[in-house]
Amino acid sequence: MSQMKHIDNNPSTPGKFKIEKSPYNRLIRLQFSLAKLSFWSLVFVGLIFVFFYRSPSASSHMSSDLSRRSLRTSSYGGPAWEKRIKASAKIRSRNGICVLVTGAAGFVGTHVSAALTRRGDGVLGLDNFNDYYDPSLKRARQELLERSVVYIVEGDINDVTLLKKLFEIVAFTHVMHLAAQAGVRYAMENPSSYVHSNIAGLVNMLEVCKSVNPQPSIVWASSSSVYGLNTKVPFSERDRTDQPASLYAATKKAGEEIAHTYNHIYGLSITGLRFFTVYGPWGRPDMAYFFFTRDILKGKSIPIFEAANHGTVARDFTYIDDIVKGCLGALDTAKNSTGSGGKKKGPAQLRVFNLGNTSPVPVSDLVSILEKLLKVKAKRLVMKLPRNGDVQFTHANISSAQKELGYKPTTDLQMGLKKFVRWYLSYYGNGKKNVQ
Ligand SMILES: O=C(O)[C@H]1O[C@H](OP(=O)(O)OP(=O)(O)OC[C@H]2O[C@@H](n3ccc(=O)[nH]c3=O)[C@H](O)[C@@H]2O)[C@H](O)[C@@H](O)[C@@H]1O
Repeated sequence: MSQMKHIDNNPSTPGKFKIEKSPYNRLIRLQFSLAKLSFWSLVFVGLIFVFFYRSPSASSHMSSDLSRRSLRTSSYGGPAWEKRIKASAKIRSRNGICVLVTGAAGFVGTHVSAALTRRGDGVLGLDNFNDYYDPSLKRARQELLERSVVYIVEGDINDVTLLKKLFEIVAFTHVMHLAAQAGVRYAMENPSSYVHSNIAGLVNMLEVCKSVNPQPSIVWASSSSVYGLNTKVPFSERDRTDQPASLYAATKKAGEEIAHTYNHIYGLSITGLRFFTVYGPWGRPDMAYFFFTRDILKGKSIPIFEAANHGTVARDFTYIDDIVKGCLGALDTAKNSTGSGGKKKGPAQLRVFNLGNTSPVPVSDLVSILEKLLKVKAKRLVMKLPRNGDVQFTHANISSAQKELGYKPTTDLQMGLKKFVRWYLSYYGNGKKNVQ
């Protein structure tokens, strides 16, 4: 509007005005100029609107099609909002910790948040509720957490203004960073979403953590996929991780190197956890055990991968409750960061641990267990392992996590799937309800 007023009063091309002879021509030229200016003003306003609408925040200039998948732009602020945050983050036990859990509406995030709040720790969630998989499942997890007074702020880890604001409201002692673009095969479809969340998002989060005072200790989710084409089994933390087989794995490996940098320069205490194919109730519908269950119940065929020469494809499937214990063990043994206000004062802790079950199971055996539990015969479609990022097997050496975190997995695949199937049937019914 003010721009329009300015244009009305002061023609932008006064020189041209002077040489006009006829008042009629002058009027036509004036109208034409005004129309042109109005048009470009509209285009400008439109562009600004599109930019703000697509960005996670006005301050974050990340342009990526990831924000397209975030269902709402984050809305936050105000005394009621801050009160809710403080209530959620309030420590309710002696020696409790105060944790910001990113990706709190995700599978692992929900379980970790619930476990922390159960023991009286202060927990605040952060999640962008993107639609990589059915967001209604994320909303149901959110409802579950809200019943235990855990509030999930709706926003993106790339929104630095929001992250800073959260640290202004609460002095988090720890960050459990689980927000990420997961999935090995989807990386070929939407590579930029992996860069956006697993690289840019991680860096933004670490930038904020290094500059606040006191700095929190950070525990974050890496992945078994960093072992890539490594053939030495079981995978030990000391084994090579420089041959990732997928972009997903490469971004997680990059995350581990980025963690090293922030630890080295700023004194941030950082622990990376390499999760091995985590499964269980409230799991991720993009994972094989989950959609196999859905498709077996629907009578649809399921693709079972095998390696060259009928080689077995196997995973060290790890039950969610065991993973949660590993996460809590990592938080509880994390030492304080040593820096303050962006300056390192001394060396800080930097760790990485395998969290697996340490007993790999062939995918065909997983299907047999599901068949028994569901009492339905699967339509098996055996096919060659596609060249899309999958590796043939994973197997964790967990001695380091056992020693340092007291990590000891206790649930085998049979028992864990039983619990998953029980949850699945209670949540979705026997397959008639539409599962996305
Ligand atoms: O351990 C990890 O770090 C990773 O575990 C899983 O990745 P993945 O093990 O590939 O899990 P699924 O996609 O559920 O696949 C499980 C097994 O089923 C096989 N599979 C998958 C899909 C399919 O259609 N058929 C099939 O046989 C895969 O080859 C794999 O051996 C997660 O999806 C990743 O986010 C996680 O980081």
